[in-house]
Amino acid sequence: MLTQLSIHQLRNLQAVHLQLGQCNVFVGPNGSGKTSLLESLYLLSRGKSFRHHQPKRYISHHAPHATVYAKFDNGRSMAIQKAQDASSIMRLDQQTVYVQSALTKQLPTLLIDPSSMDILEVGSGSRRQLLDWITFHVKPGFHPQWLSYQRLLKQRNALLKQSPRLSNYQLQELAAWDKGLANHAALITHYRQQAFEEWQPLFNTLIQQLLPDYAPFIQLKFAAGYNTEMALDELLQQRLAQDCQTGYTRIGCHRADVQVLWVEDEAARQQVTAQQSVASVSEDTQPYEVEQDSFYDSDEAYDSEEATLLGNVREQAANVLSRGEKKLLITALRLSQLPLLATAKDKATNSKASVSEDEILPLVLLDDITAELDDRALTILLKSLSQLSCQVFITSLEPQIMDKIGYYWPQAKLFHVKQGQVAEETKN
Ligand SMILES: Nc1ncnc2c1ncn2[C@@H]1O[C@H](COP(=O)(O)OP(=O)(O)OP(=O)(O)O)[C@@H](O)[C@H]1O
Repeated sequence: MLTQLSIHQLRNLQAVHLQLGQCNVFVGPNGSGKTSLLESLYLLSRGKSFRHHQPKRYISHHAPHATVYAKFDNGRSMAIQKAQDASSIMRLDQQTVYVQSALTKQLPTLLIDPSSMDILEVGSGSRRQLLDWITFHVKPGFHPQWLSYQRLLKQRNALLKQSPRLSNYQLQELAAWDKGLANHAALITHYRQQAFEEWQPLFNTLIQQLLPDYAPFIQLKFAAGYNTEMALDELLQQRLAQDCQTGYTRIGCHRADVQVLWVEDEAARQQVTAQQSVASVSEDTQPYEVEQDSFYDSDEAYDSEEATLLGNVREQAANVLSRGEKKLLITALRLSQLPLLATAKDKATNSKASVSEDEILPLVLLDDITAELDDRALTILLKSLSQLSCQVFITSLEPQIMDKIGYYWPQAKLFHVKQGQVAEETKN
């Protein structure tokens, strides 16, 4: 668990030092710096802000860099310093590390904020990232495959963009890359499918708690991004002429999705379940921007809506639910991944003699917790969250929120935030 957090020069947080508990609540008026506190933890875990990708937006005005340092109760520590030019210095236990994934692995962080609505409402990018986030954490073989696939895809797209007509030499080069893409895609799909199958029952359980009236109608469906009954290189060769015209690769596992469907009758439900192993192909009208090192936090959200409609029995759940219900659905999507992290750590502990990192709890960041939720929904959310093994950070405009939170976390810490200053309320 994180016990200390220091933040320097991030937005209006000039110098903040906090002693943390398992549940931490930040209250204060608009613009006081509450979201920036969550942003600092997200930056440490993922190397990027969830609000702006350009560091100059979140580094305090006129400051050269923003720094976040955190210490854990098992003595470990991590730190990140982000400069105006987007370069980073990262440390894990005082040792410099050179890839963000080293910190991400140690500190899984889930964010639920008002803008999370995008998961249901825009294209497949953010849902794919949701699946990739958990696959990254529970299937160690996934990340290297994903990096290699991204590299090849970038090369392929660069070649396609170069010219609509390729020379023989270029065609041979492309065929070799397509073979490589197909090999990586098969493994990526395998890891994603496995992670999805482990995640789905946990989602089903949590959605029953959070949205009991709608749970029977909501169903997740994994789509690989291409027809997995064929090898990807064969499909790519078949579509080469069109890819040359459009200048990018339109199918592949960079187009995978987790559709959140509304299924009203049993026949349709069985059909969705039966189709799960045969992933659907999603044709896209927009180019895919190759994600660099961080699928767990990319900007990508340009896909066209990929609803699969079957009369009126199957459609995107987002079209049916209210905003508050959508927030609960998104919460279920994210929180249901947490037990998988605990299982993955147990496996790691059994296979290695002593692993001190198993004491690190995943972080759940809940920004503006009361937004969109009525009293009943808020109570269900807090109750479900308190049953999960995680460290919680909550922001709210209203100090009265502590009455509810204190019921589930009697030791919860309350921090008052005012113009970038953060003060812990001490109990008498
Ligand atoms: N680069 C920056 N340097 C300094 N201050 C900044 C920078 N960017 C934003 N700010 C300011 O930092 C403050 C903190 O904003 P933040 O979004 O964290 O507040 P908040 O308490 O979450 O507000 P709300 O309740 O309205 O969501 C705002 O007043 C904002 O104007």
